Amino acid sequence: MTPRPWETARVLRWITAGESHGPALVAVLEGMVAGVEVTSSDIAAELARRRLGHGRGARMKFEADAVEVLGGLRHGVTMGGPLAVRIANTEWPKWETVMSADPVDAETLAAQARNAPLTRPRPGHADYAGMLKYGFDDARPVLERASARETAARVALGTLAKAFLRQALGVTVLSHVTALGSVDAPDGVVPGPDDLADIDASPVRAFDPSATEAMVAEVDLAKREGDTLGGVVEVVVHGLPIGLGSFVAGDRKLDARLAEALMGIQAIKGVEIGDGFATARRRGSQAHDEMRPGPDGVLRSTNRAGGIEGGMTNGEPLRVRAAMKPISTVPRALATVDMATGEEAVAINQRSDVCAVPAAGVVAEAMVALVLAQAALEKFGGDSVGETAANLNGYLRTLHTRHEPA
Ligand SMILES: Cc1cc2nc3c(=O)[nH]c(=O)nc-3n(C[C@H](O)[C@H](O)[C@H](O)COP(=O)(O)O)c2cc1C
Ligand SMILES: C=C(O[C@@H]1CC(C(=O)O)=C[C@@H](OP(=O)(O)O)[C@H]1O)C(=O)O
Repeated sequence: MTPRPWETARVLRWITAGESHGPALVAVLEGMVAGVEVTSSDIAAELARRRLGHGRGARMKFEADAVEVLGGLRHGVTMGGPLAVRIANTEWPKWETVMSADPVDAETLAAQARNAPLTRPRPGHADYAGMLKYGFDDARPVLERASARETAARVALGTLAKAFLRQALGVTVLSHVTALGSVDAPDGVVPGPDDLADIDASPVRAFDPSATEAMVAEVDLAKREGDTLGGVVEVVVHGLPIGLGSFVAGDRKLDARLAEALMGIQAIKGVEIGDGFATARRRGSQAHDEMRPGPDGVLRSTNRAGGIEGGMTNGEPLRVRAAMKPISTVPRALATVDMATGEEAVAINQRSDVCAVPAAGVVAEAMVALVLAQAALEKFGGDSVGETAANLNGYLRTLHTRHEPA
């Protein structure tokens, strides 16, 4: 995350580079402790989860995410240095000319239809504003980087963050689809830490089998009608200690940081913490999570707040939702303006996803895991998994004494 001028750099930082049809994506994670056990196969498994989902386009079927760890890992254990990952685009051979880093002569360019400038911006995509802002006559350089292909790089780094959270803090991160198009999953059903395999087994990554059926039908109908769909994903995190994030400044609030990270995912247009917008319609007596004493601390019978109060984790499971708009490359192409002629036209309309909500859930898990790993390292520090875990345990002991009888 880019630090503001008045901030010190975050202890955990990440960056990605690469285009949708370039040779590869690369990603760097800096600030991860030593001793996190993770392998290239673990990263590949998370990348495979991102490709799941009924309604994804043709590219998902024939492209494989070829992952290579370039630094930071030895014998399956992080060493404390920057982690660098390369994910090759297996599409590259077809795009070598279009996306060549070096100049290509006009004759070679003219020989391939793929090189023709894209001048009909898609309403809803980055094409139009990107062409104007960066001074391009062709939307190609805009859509190449705007494309959610980039989310593969984030998911690769999220694998590291999740492994750290699990191994140092005993925290699990999962997601499920709570709405797809007009179909809502049953309200108030929150998956437990062991439910991820069942969710991933659903073709739309929904927890409820009847919701799965209705969502699959919704995708099939949209596809038949040449249309696209959005939806809502919920990330649920179990096992978080009380006190990640802070109330002392807006940009240290964990809810603010999660919202920024989730809004940064392509096509995410809304973020809710806990019951979010529904809470706004309730009375105070029905909106909060009342507290009572328990043997090991305070107990709550509800979790409407989604595990965050005052910008800090409060010991309840974290629940954060992200709303994804429908894919903007609509097969039944939308009206636009041809930027080359100024005339009415129909928008670029190549192969595309009908719906990528299930995949967006996996990306959202990665972003939430990165933010939580960052917040955990700020609170507990350490240079190794063991040191972070020991610092956490010391803190938990001090919390425990607060509940001992005086
Ligand atoms: C996993 C995933 C897959 C996506 N696939 C497509 C796609 O196939 N076609 C498309 O037009 N947009 C797709 N998008 C959305 C665009 O990348 C996004 O709408 C675009 O970059 C403009 O950014 P904005 O929607 O955040 O304003 C996808 C997004 C995600 C998260
Ligand atoms: C490649 C991925 O998603 C892509 C995201 C995307 C977009 O506009 O965001 C457009 C499509 O790419 P293409 O134009 O090559 O068909 C998707 O396939 C991926 O997620 O790995």
